[in-house]
Amino acid sequence: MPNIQMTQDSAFSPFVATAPGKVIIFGEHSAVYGQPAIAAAVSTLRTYLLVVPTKRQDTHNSEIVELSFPDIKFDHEWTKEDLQECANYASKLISNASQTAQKSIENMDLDDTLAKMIGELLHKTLPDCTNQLHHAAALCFLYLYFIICPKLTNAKFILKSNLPIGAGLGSSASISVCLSLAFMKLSNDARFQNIHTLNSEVKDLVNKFSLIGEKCIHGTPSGIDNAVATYGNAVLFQKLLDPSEQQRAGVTNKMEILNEFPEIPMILTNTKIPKSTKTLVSNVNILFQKNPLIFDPIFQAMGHITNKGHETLTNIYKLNDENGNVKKKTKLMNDLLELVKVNHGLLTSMNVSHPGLEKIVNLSTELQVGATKLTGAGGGGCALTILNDVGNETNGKEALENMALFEKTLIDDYKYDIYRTGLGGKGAYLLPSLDQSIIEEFQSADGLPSSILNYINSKIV
Ligand SMILES: Nc1ncnc2c1ncn2[C@@H]1O[C@H](COP(=O)(O)OP(=O)(O)OP(=O)(O)O)[C@@H](O)[C@H]1O
Ligand SMILES: C[C@@](O)(CCO)CC(=O)[O-]
Ligand SMILES: [Mg+2]
Repeated sequence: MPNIQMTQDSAFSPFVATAPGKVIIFGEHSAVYGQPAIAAAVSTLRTYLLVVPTKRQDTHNSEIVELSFPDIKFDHEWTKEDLQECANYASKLISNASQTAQKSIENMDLDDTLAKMIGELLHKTLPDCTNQLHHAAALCFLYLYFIICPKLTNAKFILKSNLPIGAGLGSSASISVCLSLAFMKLSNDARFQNIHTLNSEVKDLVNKFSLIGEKCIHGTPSGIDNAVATYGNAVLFQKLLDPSEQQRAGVTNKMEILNEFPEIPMILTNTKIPKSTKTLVSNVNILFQKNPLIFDPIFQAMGHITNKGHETLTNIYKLNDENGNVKKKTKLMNDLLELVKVNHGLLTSMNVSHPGLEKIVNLSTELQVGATKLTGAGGGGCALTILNDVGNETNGKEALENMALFEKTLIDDYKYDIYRTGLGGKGAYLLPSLDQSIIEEFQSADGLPSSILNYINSKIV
């Protein structure tokens, strides 16, 4: 580790970039194969990235870039010399991209040579790094750094999240969005000058860069997680696989913000069983390559579930809006629960469930509290239980008791964590100025104390 001294004055003011996690309601995995999927932001579970000028150099007078990712116990700093070779290559890549039909780097696919060079840089500067969490996070950080502002030094990036990591709630997408936003703010590129307004043009750029970050972590993401972390709310999303269709539409995916999205009673349960989205997505691909005639119809069926789910959710919203009749609402909720069950069954057929997730599915069926499906990549992580319409005429005291028993069993017997949270809300956000006391507390506190969360969240408008 270099011996660090203090030197010149800061070049920018500290700021925070933040982005939410997400819940996939219908269509994980099939989304990768071009089927429509529905997801919503969980704006209470977010990642926060504080960026401060470091004013430091190492003993050889080299400027540095520092990363502090305490959630995964990972700190590192690179000198300008460490980064030089990749930075030179990336600068050429950026300039070449501007001369292609795609016009700029965020429209290009992951560059294998740059990814390989970063792999070598990590091998050289972190020779003992066998931790997959560290490796994926460092690759995402450095790749976005090189393609957005490869000349930047003297900056420290402190990232903290109240999202469970690797649990299906889109932690990787939320960090990719925060990093993209931060590097765009620090870049001199004229295209990012309006970054504070976070208008739709800026968000489109953040969405594209964060998809590249997701590729560093996942391999072949559909783009749904980073889209929700960027735009917030609830979205109907479809990756366009056919290049000619992409060209016709002028985009690589179709996305509709769902303004008619109802509040649905639900519980998120984190089994805390670790999993890796990259591995699960690649295992599904192995099944698909082996038996496309079996798995393609399964993906298509999931696409139909999404469309039917969209229609049902919209009808529930309309009924709520009209203070509509209870019988109709109960029928629509039952339709929704049926779709949740089928979706989970199809995901199980792709071998992405886990006995720990099946326990939640079985318990919710046994106690008749609602329907459960895994959410995100599965293999552990989180389940989403959409609850029966408690409070309507068919649900009395027994239903409430069963609900209480459901939660108690999950927490006390299975030792799972549960989240009762609303869906939708604010996507990516940038706080350009912060009180000095918050900057200091953010850096020194363990985790994210409520004083910091209250301060930052009160400024997200
Ligand atoms: N708070 C964090 N600090 C550092 N790295 C993080 C953090 N959150 C996520 N990551 C990175 O993201 C990776 C987890 O991404 P992964 O896609 O496997 O899970 P997820 O995004 O939580 O779930 P899903 O993709 O199913 O929604 C970790 O290995 C780590 O590299
Ligand atoms: C499993 C997956 O469908 C969702 C992960 O949250 C992968 C993706 O769409 O990128
Ligand atoms: Mg992820």
